[in-house]
Amino acid sequence: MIFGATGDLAKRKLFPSLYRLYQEGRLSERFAVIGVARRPLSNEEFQKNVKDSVLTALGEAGDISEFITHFYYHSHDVTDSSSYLSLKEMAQKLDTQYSLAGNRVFYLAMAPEFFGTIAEHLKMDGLTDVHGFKRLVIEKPFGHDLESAKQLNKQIRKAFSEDEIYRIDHYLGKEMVQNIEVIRFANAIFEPLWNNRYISNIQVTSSEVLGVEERGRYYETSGALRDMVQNHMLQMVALLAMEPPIRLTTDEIRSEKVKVLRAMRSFDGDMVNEFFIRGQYDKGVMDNEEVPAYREEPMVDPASNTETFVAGKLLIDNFRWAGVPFYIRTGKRMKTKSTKIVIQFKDIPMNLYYKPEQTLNPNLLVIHIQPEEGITLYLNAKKTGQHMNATPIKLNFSNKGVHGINTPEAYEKLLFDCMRGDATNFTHWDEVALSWSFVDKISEVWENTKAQNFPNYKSGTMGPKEADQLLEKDGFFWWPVTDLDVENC
Ligand SMILES: NC(=O)C1=CN([C@@H]2O[C@H](COP(=O)(O)OP(=O)(O)OC[C@H]3O[C@@H](n4cnc5c(N)ncnc54)[C@H](OP(=O)(O)O)[C@@H]3O)[C@@H](O)[C@H]2O)C=CC1
Ligand SMILES: O=C1O[C@H](COP(=O)(O)O)[C@@H](O)[C@H](O)[C@H]1O
Repeated sequence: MIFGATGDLAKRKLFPSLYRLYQEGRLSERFAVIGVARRPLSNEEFQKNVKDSVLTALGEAGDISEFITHFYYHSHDVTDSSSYLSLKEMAQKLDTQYSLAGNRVFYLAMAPEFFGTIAEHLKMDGLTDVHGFKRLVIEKPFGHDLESAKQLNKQIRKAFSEDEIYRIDHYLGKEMVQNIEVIRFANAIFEPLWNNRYISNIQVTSSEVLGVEERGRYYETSGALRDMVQNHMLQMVALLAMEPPIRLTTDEIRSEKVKVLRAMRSFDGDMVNEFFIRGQYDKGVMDNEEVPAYREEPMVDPASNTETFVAGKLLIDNFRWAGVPFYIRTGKRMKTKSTKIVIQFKDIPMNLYYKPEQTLNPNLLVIHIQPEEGITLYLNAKKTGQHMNATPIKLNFSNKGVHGINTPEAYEKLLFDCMRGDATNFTHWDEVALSWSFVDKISEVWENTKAQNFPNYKSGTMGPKEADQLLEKDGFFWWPVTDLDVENC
């Protein structure tokens, strides 16, 4: 059941992902999807919407006519308790028709204020009384702060146990985010160096070109800290910093990530602005077109104090990472759309091959999350010629180049994992709670002090200058995320 089946997420991500799974034979013929939303639609109209969304997203027809016959529509206001009973009858009928053995996945692709109500009704009205499995997939944001997240968790836990709850963080479905573990734990050359003896700093950037678009109302209550840092950025840091799990099971991996989040030093009061930089985009020119400032966007307060950019320095207080800064930055209306992780290794103790006045090029391991997917290792090698000079070289692996096909969309992987009952790439409550308690201390300071310098970065740039100074203070700089060319840095 998809709650919010006429919405943007269902249209752009969920239907195309289900279709891909169907095409690949990962969804057998024994499935049915009930779309739930308020507007009145017949099954046929709904099936046409599904078809259009698949064609728009994937641009292909294939055997789509058979696929869409599995889709049914139920017009229902989720706040109206009386209509859950007819939804239950519909589900029971389809269960028999498709021999579903009572297995049910409830996907809440709706505004978060409805999450708790829906979960309660699913239990109260008997939709969760099934012979097979019942799973709840829940979209972000999971709460607005620790307190509201606790409330929400309490509500949904009345109907679903922790291992039946699949909290989506779509970054965990990205191919190269999933690859972090493999790169680290399947290579003898990295894991022995993966600590404060050999790594000088780690940089995680997720920059976006788009502004807030039509999401001003939501974003005003969120900002980049809640929208990106609390979830995606901290999840990437946890994967980079965790200890090798003793087994590759959901519980073991999650437990290692939790330990990282527990070891993260928390900042409050004056420390917040020392370790975290906030920004808000001003108007600018992008792709030869004028774009408005954040404060001029629809549904945004003209004097808004909401941050559209965050840079921060994280410290993980454990034996492995003591003294190694993890720098993160994310923002809207930046120069380029890119998510990259740069692991900068410490300099070698003595440089035999450079003239003393020449800059030493550190070894870097770059994990390209998106738009390109791959890894690059920057080394120094002999410059061709008579002299013993060193020059930087790159060893490149591109996912596209090797596999020659588009990697699966994050939602496709996550839907498949949920159907198989694998919750590894979903966030456990403990991770959510720890992330909120870290972020809450920062938002408390930022919400109580108006940023005097907003807007403080032009659209189309890499954020405010203070974000550069954050690293300069430590003797580092942000490695560029566009063309990471060591020679030109
Ligand atoms: N869109 C995206 O790319 C992303 C979205 N998300 C999350 O996914 C969720 C959904 O987002 P999105 O699809 O963009 O939202 P939309 O506003 O596009 O869709 C909301 C859906 O909810 C339905 N709806 C609203 N009120 C009710 C109600 N009272 N009863 C029944 N149905 C109702 C709407 O249909 P109708 O009006 O017909 O009732 C519509 O289908 C949110 O939690 C969002 O944060 C997360 C990451 C990315
Ligand atoms: O969760 C969110 O993520 C997107 C960025 O996702 P990406 O996969 O395109 O990197 C962001 O635009 C949005 O504001 C946020 O809610």
